[in-house]
Amino acid sequence: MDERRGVVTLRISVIGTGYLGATHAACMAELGYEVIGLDVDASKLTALAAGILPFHEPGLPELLRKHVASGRLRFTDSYAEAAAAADIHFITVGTPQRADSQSADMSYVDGAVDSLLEHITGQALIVGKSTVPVGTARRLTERIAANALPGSEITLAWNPEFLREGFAVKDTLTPDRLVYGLSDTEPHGFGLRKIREVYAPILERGTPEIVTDLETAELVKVAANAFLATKISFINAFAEVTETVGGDIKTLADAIGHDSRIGRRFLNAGVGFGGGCLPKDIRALQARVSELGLSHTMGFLAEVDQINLRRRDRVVSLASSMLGNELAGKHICVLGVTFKPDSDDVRDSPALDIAVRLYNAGADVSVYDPQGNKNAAGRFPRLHYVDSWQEAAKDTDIVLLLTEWQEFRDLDPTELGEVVSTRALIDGRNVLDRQAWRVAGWTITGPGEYFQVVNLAPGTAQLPLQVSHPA
Ligand SMILES: NC(=O)C1=CN([C@@H]2O[C@H](COP(=O)(O)OP(=O)(O)OC[C@H]3O[C@@H](n4cnc5c(N)ncnc54)[C@H](O)[C@@H]3O)[C@@H](O)[C@H]2O)C=CC1
Ligand SMILES: O=C(O)[C@H]1O[C@H](OP(=O)(O)OP(=O)(O)OC[C@H]2O[C@@H](n3ccc(=O)[nH]c3=O)[C@H](O)[C@@H]2O)[C@H](O)[C@@H](O)[C@@H]1O
Repeated sequence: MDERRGVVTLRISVIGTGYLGATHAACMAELGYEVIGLDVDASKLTALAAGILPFHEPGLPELLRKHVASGRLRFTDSYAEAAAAADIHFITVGTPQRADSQSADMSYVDGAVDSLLEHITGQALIVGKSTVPVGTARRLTERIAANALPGSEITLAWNPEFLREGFAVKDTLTPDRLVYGLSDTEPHGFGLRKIREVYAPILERGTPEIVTDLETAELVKVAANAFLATKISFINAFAEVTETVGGDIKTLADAIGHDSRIGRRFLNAGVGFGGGCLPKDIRALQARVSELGLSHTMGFLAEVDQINLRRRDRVVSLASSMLGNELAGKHICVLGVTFKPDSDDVRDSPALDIAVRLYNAGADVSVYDPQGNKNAAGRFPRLHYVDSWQEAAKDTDIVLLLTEWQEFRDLDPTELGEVVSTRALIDGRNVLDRQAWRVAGWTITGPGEYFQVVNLAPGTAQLPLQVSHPA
């Protein structure tokens, strides 16, 4: 019995214990349930079972340790064990972009469901949380009907997840809303009853609940990410304009953001969005509508993607022009390689992409990230990864701040100036006070800023640079 709520403790499995699944499993244990996490990655399971989180997420290590120690949270690689230990199974496996197209690779979701079906013998609820193309849940419902073991009774629900890395625990335990799609939305239907039991402690706090059909639930998720991506590319498109005509992109964002219909959040111009979700989700959505003969509906997302990728080009060409149109042989300091602060995730990271492009152009690139060095080195070992900003910046010709970790926001221009060979900096996230850095002798620019290197003969120019503004 769960003494807190006086009901039988729910028994939950979480299939796929990556960023989303490990968070969800630990948070379900925090809500008081018996949780078993399952993965196919043995090293991940060994770490998790020992209470060690194999990635960086603030607040999650404490929760993991607490519930592994209490015995409420355990891990396995056995579908037989997960099926026996739980009757609510959350699917949180990856849906990455396929190597050969823009579509989502659905093999992990399909594989997880197939494996569960081999072992579920009684009544059970499978809850999809992975981000999937619309129509997936309907397809899986048919697959379940065809392949479930005789005597079993399986319901499928879709419950998209909206958590942000860096805030994963908070977003899971106090979400803005809960959305679930079911094929049968009867209040007394097994699926809705069970999922409401799971989320009861969150619903009791007044969290908005949206109960809908399977297709809407799938679409809500990709619509939310497409909207966020569009908002970022919208401001970055204006950054391209102010980069040419002058103007202040932050003031523009503040001014339009005061309109509550627009809102200021997600209007930070910079090196663009990355990560394991926004880029692949807008591409998968385009691929899906195209399959449905509706490619015209989401055509604008191709532009959103292009604007986003141009931000990376902009930083590379800016660095090149600041270095006298020559990258080969230059010493470049890159601060930040993760796709955002407070995460060690480097999937589709603009920062890592820029660092690699500079390296490929012949520059000597030193990289420091408070949490991301290991993952970045795993993907691209040839950059020079170091353990502090002092080491990364030593004797460099230019500094690129590409991920806005607090440590970099707090940098002192004089201290950094003593380490570098030239005081030139691209603030890719627009977080440093321009005036303070210029007073300390830095040439500094960033997204949305009109910046022109003047008095330079191509190929021969040396820093320091001068900034001219349009008349
Ligand atoms: N990372 C995030 O912040 C969020 C992710 N999502 C969605 O959640 C899904 C998972 O994303 P992440 O956790 O970031 O991916 P991830 O790559 O970190 O984790 C996926 C996990 O699934 C495991 N896996 C693969 N096949 C399996 C199988 N057959 N059985 C059991 N485990 C298996 C992998 O070993 C891996 O540990 C994606 O659809 C993503 O779009 C949604 C909201 C937030
Ligand atoms: O589906 C997902 O996985 C998740 O994707 C995003 O979350 P996340 O990828 O963790 O990160 P965000 O905070 O959304 O940032 C995404 C990217 O946009 C960039 N960004 C964000 C905001 C902004 O104003 N400007 C900007 O360039 C960030 O630097 C980062 O690279 C969504 O915000 C989550 O709601 C969603 O659940």
